[in-house]
Amino acid sequence: MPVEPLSQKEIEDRLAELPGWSAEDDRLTRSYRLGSHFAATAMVIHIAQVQDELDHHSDLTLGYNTVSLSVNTHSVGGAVTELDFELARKVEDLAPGHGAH
Ligand SMILES: C[C@H](O)[C@H](O)[C@H]1CNC2=NC(N)=NC(=O)C2=N1
Repeated sequence: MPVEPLSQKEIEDRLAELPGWSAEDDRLTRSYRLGSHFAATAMVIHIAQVQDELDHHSDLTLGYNTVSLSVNTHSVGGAVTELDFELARKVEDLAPGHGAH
């Protein structure tokens, strides 16, 4: 089934399951804080691995002690789809192992 943009209501319903994530300007975003720059770097590598597995890629920013993601789906013209939530869910699941919050 082709991926389609989600409605505002569908986005809000899914965001309720993902504390810390928000939707702004047709993008799903979240920033994480980590214990060190090295820990943040390791999390970026882990996210990159997951993104390649999913073949879905966020704009992924490494800060001093922070990792920030911003994602939408290019193939539908830059809207939020199930693919963005699938990536967000997987990042949420790996975050605790990096001590990210
Ligand atoms: C060919 C490849 O499947 C596409 O270019 C993928 C790769 N990663 C992607 N990432 C995102 N965020 N949106 C896309 O539409 C997308 N498309």
